[in-house]
Amino acid sequence: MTVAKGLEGVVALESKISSIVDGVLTYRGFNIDDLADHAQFEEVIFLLWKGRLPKQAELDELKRTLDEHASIPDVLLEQLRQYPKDAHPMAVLRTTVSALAMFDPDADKNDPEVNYLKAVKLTAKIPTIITAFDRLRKGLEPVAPKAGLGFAGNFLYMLTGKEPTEVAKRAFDKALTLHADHELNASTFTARVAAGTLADMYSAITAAIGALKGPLHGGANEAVMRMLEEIQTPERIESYINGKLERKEKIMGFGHRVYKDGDPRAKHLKEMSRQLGEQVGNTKWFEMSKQIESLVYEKKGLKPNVDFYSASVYTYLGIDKDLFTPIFAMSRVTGWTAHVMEQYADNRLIRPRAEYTGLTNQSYVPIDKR
Ligand SMILES: CC(=O)SCCNC(=O)CCNC(=O)[C@H](O)C(C)(C)COP(=O)(O)OP(=O)(O)OC[C@H]1O[C@@H](n2cnc3c(N)ncnc32)[C@H](O)[C@@H]1OP(=O)(O)O
Ligand SMILES: O=C([O-])CC(=O)C(=O)O
Repeated sequence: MTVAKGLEGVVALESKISSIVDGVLTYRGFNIDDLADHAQFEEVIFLLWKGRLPKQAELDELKRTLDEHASIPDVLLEQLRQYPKDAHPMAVLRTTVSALAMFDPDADKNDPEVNYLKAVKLTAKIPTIITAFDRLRKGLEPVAPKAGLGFAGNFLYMLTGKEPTEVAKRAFDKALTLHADHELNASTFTARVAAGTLADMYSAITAAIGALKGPLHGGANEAVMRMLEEIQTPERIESYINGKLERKEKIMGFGHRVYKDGDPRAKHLKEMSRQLGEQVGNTKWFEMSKQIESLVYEKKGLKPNVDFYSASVYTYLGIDKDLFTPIFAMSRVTGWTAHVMEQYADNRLIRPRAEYTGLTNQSYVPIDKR
């Protein structure tokens, strides 16, 4: 058997949801640049789930349904109050999404229409979970979801208690579009592996959240902000980056398994970081990021991925760094659920093989003789 470590280059399944060909990312055949510049996130959700752009009435209906399902059960809200205030929000999200299954009488019903409604419910409730926990850990009461603000606007509203500016809302909406799906990335693959056993959608999404948490995947956006804060000032960039590279440590937010000549999403986030930095009157994180980008390219030939500039974008939007990965999940859940539904529609158990490299011909030794 030949082993493809990390499954590099292995084509594991067919999908009609998103593709990466020659460095170009498309959702259902639409270039990500086009969607990022023109679409609302809810249109992208519809596109991922239904395979086409919505008409106005369909978009309005999706927004209405998302608003309708945004609340979480009181018992889960009470549980959020009990969790340690220093719990990682990704751990809280993973646990609460898992718990949601127990409050959905149809959790185990595997039917296309019911699964679509589960995708709506999961997408609608994740922002409420993230914002409620963030406020509770700060000693504030959760802000209930407000209908009519849109998905991005409602998140920012529940986080701060204030209706966001149009600029903040548009920037955040665009960031959500850029993170919504990405072919067979690790967390999506995880979701499909779970769905491939015909486990319910809540199980698949809980598993995906666990996979996204790692710093080699979605957790990198938080790690980028930690790095920027650790470096502190532009003068320290060179020695910090050189030190990391000499010790053969990874620079967070750089490199990619598929893109070898740059991630097409990064340029949008870079421009957003520049604009938001100017608007809030603090270009430091953007300027430092730009310098790190040049240096890492010069030293290692590596380009930034989606996580690199999203760190400064979210910071400029006033969001705490440990919420960055939950925000990634809040967008990516739309892609995960689209993939889970695609998996159910034409399922086969996902079960690769492993090349055994362990000991052989061992004989059992009684415990008192070992
Ligand atoms: C949303 C996302 O998930 S995007 C990715 C987010 N993750 C990160 O930003 C973490 C940092 N990046 C990485 O760890 C990697 O680039 C990954 C995990 C994204 C991809 O990993 P792989 O495809 O397995 O690439 P691999 O780790 O084999 O890297 C190939 C070479 O580039 C180097 N390299 C890759 N990324 C980096 C990096 N960020 N910093 C320094 N060197 C790097 C590796 O050390 C290796 O060098 P070598 O050949 O001299 O040993
Ligand atoms: O595709 C990957 O390996 C990681 C990634 O960029 C994503 O999930 O957005």
